[in-house]
Amino acid sequence: MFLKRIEMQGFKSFADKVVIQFDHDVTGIVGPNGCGKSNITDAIRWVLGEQSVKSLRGNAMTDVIFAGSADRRMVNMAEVTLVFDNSRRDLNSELDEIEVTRRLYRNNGEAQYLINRNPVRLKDVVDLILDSGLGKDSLSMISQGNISSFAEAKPIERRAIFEDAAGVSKYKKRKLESLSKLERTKENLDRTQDILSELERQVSPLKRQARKAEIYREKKTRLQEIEIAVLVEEITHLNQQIDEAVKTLFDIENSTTMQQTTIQVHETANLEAKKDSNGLEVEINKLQEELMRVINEIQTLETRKIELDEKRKYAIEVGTREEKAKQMQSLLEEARFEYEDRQQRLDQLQRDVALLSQQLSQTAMELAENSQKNDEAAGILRRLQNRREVLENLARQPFNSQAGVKAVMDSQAFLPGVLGVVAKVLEPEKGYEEAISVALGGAMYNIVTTDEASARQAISFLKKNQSGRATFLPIRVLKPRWIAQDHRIVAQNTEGFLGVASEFIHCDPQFDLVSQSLLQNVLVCDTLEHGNNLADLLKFSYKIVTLDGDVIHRGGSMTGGKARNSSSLMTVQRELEEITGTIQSQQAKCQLAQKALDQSGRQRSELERSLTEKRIASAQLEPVVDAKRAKFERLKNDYELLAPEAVDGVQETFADSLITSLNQAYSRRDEITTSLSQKRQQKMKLTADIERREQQIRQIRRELETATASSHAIQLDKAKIETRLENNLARLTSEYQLTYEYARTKVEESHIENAREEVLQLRSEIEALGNINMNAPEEYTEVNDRYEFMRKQVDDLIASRDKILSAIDEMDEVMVRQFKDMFDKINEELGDTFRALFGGGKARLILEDPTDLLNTGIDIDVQPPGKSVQNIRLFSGGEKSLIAISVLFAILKARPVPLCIFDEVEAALDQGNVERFARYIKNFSERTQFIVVTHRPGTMGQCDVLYGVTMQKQGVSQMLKVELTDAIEMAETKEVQPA
Ligand SMILES: Nc1ncnc2c1ncn2[C@@H]1O[C@H](COP(=O)(O)OP(=O)(O)OP(=O)(O)O)[C@@H](O)[C@H]1O
Repeated sequence: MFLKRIEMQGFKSFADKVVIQFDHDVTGIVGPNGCGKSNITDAIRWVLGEQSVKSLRGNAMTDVIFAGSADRRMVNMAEVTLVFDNSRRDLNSELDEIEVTRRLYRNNGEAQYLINRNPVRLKDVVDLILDSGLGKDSLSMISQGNISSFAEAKPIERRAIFEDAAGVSKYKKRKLESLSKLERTKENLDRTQDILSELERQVSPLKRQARKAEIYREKKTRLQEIEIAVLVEEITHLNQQIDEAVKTLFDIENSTTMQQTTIQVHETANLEAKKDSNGLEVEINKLQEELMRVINEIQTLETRKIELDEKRKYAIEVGTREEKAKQMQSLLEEARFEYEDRQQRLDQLQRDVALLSQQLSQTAMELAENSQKNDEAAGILRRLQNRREVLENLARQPFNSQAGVKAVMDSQAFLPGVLGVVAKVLEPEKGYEEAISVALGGAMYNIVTTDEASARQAISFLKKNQSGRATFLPIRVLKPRWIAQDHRIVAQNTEGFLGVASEFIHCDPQFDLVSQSLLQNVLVCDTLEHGNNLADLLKFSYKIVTLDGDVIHRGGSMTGGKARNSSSLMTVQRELEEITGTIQSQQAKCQLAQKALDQSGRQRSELERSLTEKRIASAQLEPVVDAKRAKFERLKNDYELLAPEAVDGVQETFADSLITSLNQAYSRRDEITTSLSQKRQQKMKLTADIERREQQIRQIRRELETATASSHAIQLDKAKIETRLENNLARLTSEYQLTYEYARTKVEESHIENAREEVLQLRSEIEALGNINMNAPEEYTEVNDRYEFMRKQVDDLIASRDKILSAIDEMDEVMVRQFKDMFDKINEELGDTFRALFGGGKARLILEDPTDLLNTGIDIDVQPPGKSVQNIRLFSGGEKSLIAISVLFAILKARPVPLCIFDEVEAALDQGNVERFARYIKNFSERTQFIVVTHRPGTMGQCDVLYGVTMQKQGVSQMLKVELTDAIEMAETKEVQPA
């Protein structure tokens, strides 16, 4: 037997455990109405996976659990087990015996399925019976309701039973699954495609933006690289320009100063010259007046002399020898007088020349001496000025000797928390500069910061730029130091103690701690000796410094002495003040020396002039002396010839002083003329000098104006260059954290050549890029990854959709083929079964739409014997049942099933037809096991065994084997007795 056994407990009316054993081909189940017969078929369907509450005739699934009766309590669980013989492999399993169990609990609604007592899923049970002919739409379970509805059903509603017979249910199920999978796939595909197209809309603009951002980054990076080079090159160039401007300005200033001095000198000289010229003018006027007077005097004297000479001539010509001799003598005396007079004057002039020459050489010596003194004074002044320049440089750029300190302080603006250098934030009192300098020692160059973080930042800046080292004093961690109170008292009572170093400091209150930590334990003394004394008293516990800058260290070692021109940051200001004073006094000395030099210069010129004057006069006089001597000699000869005896002995006397006066007048005239001509020459020279100088002054003034204008222009340029330099330096530091010095070492010369052009090019390219979304590359990658992922998903979904579609097509093909085969087979069988049941006539199945085998409905065309073809609905109830039964048997013939359960299918048939029906069953029982619920004795008569269902206890069904007679009775009465 295919179905070997049913075990029921708690299922519907079967409250107690009931086991029905099936040992025969045709088992009849009989019993009065409502005893629970149909509950058995319900139980079988329930185990086989029935999910329709309605077809189980309930409202909820738990309605299948025994609900209790008047004298029985309801139960919590329904359990039914079917035991199959699967040796013919009707079920989809390789096992020979299969036990299928279904349980349901009322309290929690839990359902359990078991195959061979192993828990399984509902699906496993469904798969087990798939296409075995036991499906819910198969012939295996037919009720009276099915039979009557089959005939009346719409063609399409009949389709299910044929499909089941054709074994396409599994394909249909799979197709349904595939279709729902397809539906899900399509939904997924639609959704994914929506997302994909949304992403697609985002991807391409993002791709463009990302590319733009990448180009921007590349260009920006390149720009930065070359911008550093360009900045460095520009800074170098600007520095050079500034140096050149400074040099040019210096040159202009120097030459301006020189030119102004020249103007002053010229103006002073002109003033002097004008004064001299005026003096000469007065002298010339006087001399001219005197000359006129002398000339008048000469004229008067000459007139008188002519008169005298006439008288003498007359006396010589007509006079006696004595008279002649007397006149001759007078002439001789005159000539001698003139000769001697000129000789004396010549002698005098020659003496003057000798004297002046001597004076001149003296003055020349003085001049050389003064010139040397002047040079020396100027040399000292120059040295002082050089020193002042050094000091000024030191004051202007105090950290040039400390590269690290300089680098940090130059970039102070970009290093937050860097407050200053100790030497700059602590200001020593006047006179204590040396002492504080040595007291601080190296700490003078320490850099004060607010805290350690600022110091760290500055140190990393130095490292990055390899700009040197520096020591930092974070104020936050500084601690004040002290002199012990008793030591202070000792010090205060010691000669030469001036105080504690920190007392001689002025500073902003924020730096008090710097002073207290560095200087509050250093003592200051006036001299080294006093310092030694104090150190002794204090047992060498403190550093002691002197005003001179000597140090007694803790422990007693001493440092002192003085280097030439060595200045510390603290003393530089004082030295500057001192040197400025010294320079002023040296300048006064220089002026004095210059004055002396000028004086001796003027003196020399004066002497030279006088000497020349005397030499000229002497040269002019020499021929006069010769002429006078010759005249005297000639007259003397003439006189000797006339009165040789009287020559020597003649003692001549002057009748009047005419000749003397005349000589004197001529001499005076000559003097005046010489002097006049000299003075005129002098005056002319002075005038020419003045004119020349004034011309020079005008020229210099014009040059000065040009120089001032160009100096202003250069200064303006310089200011602009300095601003650009500052901007470039600031950009280098703030943008790239680089010092110029370090950046310069990193830049290669060769890069700079086209860099400037490239910078302009890059800038304009960057400008042209417009707005940049800097997050675009990341956004693009993210969106693109999603896009690619989604595209793959879409591809996968399309592939799986196509696969499902082709699987559906294949299934459709199989279903069409199998359906058509089965349909034809059943149609073939139907003629026989119809004729057998109706005793003649014809019946035929008709496809409603043969072109659509997958969906077509099935009509039945019947012609019972002696009747014309009619619409099936027009037949009687019994005829309809018989038609349905003949189709049913045709199907069974075409496609035998292992088990068939008929629940009062023959109820509407008349006695004769019931018997035909029953015989037919019997005919089939070799291939099919029948369980027939029936009230009809005709059917009962054909059953191999009969079970009666009773409800002896109210509401609880029981089973018992009965004989045919009892069965018939049971069908007609209410109670049956056990066989
Ligand atoms: N859950 C349940 N608990 C108890 N009894 C139930 C339950 N469900 C159904 N019944 C009972 O089962 C009986 C119906 O059984 P069934 O329909 O099998 O009768 P039948 O023998 O087929 O009758 P008929 O010959 O009229 O078709 C009813 O008396 C009903 O009260």
